[in-house]
Amino acid sequence: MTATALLTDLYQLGMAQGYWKLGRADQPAVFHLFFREAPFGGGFAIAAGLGPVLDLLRGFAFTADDTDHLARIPGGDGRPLFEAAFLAYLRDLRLTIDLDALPEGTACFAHAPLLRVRGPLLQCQLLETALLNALNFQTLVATKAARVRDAAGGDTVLEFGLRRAQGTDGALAASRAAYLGGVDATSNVAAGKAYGIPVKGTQAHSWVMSFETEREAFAAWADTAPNNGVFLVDTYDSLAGVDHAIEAGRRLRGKGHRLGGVRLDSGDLAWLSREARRRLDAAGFPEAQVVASNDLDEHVIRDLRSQGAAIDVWGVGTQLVTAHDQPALGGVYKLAAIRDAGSGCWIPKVKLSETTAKTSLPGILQVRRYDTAAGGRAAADQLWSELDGEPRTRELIDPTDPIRRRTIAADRGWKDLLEPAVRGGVVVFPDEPLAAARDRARAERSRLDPTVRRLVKPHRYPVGVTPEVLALRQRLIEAAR
Ligand SMILES: Nc1ncnc2c1ncn2[C@@H]1O[C@H](COP(=O)(O)OP(=O)(O)OP(=O)(O)O)[C@@H](O)[C@H]1O
Ligand SMILES: O=P(O)(O)OC[C@H]1O[C@H](OP(=O)(O)OP(=O)(O)O)[C@H](O)[C@@H]1O
Ligand SMILES: O=C(O)c1cccnc1
Repeated sequence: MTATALLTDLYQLGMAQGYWKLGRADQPAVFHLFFREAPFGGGFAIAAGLGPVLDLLRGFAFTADDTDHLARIPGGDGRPLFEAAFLAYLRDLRLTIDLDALPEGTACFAHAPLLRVRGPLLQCQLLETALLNALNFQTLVATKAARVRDAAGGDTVLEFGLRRAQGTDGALAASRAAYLGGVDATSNVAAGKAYGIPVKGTQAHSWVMSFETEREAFAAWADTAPNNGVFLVDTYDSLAGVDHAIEAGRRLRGKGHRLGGVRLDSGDLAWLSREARRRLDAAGFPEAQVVASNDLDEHVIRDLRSQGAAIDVWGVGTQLVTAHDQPALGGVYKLAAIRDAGSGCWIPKVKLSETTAKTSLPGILQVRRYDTAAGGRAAADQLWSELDGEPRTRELIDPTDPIRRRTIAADRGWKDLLEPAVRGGVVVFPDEPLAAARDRARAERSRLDPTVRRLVKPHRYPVGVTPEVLALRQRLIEAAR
């Protein structure tokens, strides 16, 4: 389904009507979108979702059909929830917000905003749900793919998830994010067309089973698909299958084609891949690849590689596209400042939580990333508020544990990461192909210390606020209590 202005939770429209009735629709506000914990027990995430967000914003409008639909929604007493004059206002509404965002593929960490929306309160509110929907899932799957990519080293990774993805939208969105995060190709042909992702495929058990024997099936494949010579060998007996694939490889070679390889889809992939490799090499097919699939994820891939598996290509489906071990990223969207209509001053806001650590950060935040001494890597992120002006110090304080603080040396380079994406409702972020975001993700991963990229119990990348933001949050917490 293509995104529409109705892609929101009803309560957002309820609040929007309230702001409109109170004359507060255009009151300037700032919201931050961030998560509190990196997914999969990892140390980082790969920001993704800006592309779909910009597509949504470009076409954002309530059609007559949309407002007719809203007019029919009843409130608690059966009468319409929305007033006709409010619906007429929605019909004429054109976005005027400013959006600053991490470009897709940027490495990101807990508490640092991935998006900052600034503009009329009503518009910021209406967009909340769709922004979270896009950023949470895209960032989640891009991060999973980045972990799979890391585990697979320089090997090829194919995404095979379509059949077990969460519906059509989930599958397309997952293929997009998986490619951004680092897989090399997808089996999903529609995603290939929609996003310009390379598509690849081997063959299924049904092909082999539809013939009397595996030998016949492979010979027929060699004859009918000579330029796609990968053979699924585990329908009956994986190693006999490898021998049959070698026979088919000779048939291919005889006709001027080559044996692409074999695919293993069950059994002990470490042992079988080594034995398949030995047989392929001994038969004179050193260039033939060993493809493996079967419920793979980053942990199994890492484990198999550490066992010396001779696998060149990893087919990863279900675990990747469903983000199986963590099906949602808990990204949130919090009001961080609102402009007082009387004084014209910005009033910073916090949402209290049971712990200070979970209390949101006030201000108009920007993310400043400092380099390591050698300059090649990311050292730490400082969250500073534009309400305070440029940061006066390079001190950063962990917002979840203010005892933890550090000061970045004066000679380190830095970059502010939130970039202008929309100004006055108009998209200003340059159009980029998905492959460009994928290249960025690769470069960003290589800028992270390997200890931060570790799959399990990673080193904590330092993210801290300025002393000004910390003090402001403390004052607001005390005032609220
Ligand atoms: N050497 C290995 N080390 C660690 N994990 C492995 C190894 N070999 C295979 N695996 C993984 O172990 C799991 C085995 O799953 P399962 O028991 O369902 O497979 P199978 O019985 O071999 O095949 P199937 O049931 O699909 O016919 C898969 O996730 C697979 O990727
Ligand atoms: O395990 P995943 O990571 O999700 O990878 C995709 C799986 O989908 C296919 O199996 P399926 O049994 O659906 O069909 P097949 O007969 O083609 O193997 C394929 O053989 C993989 O095992
Ligand atoms: O091409 C393949 O091998 C493939 C495609 C989808 C799912 N499993 C395998």
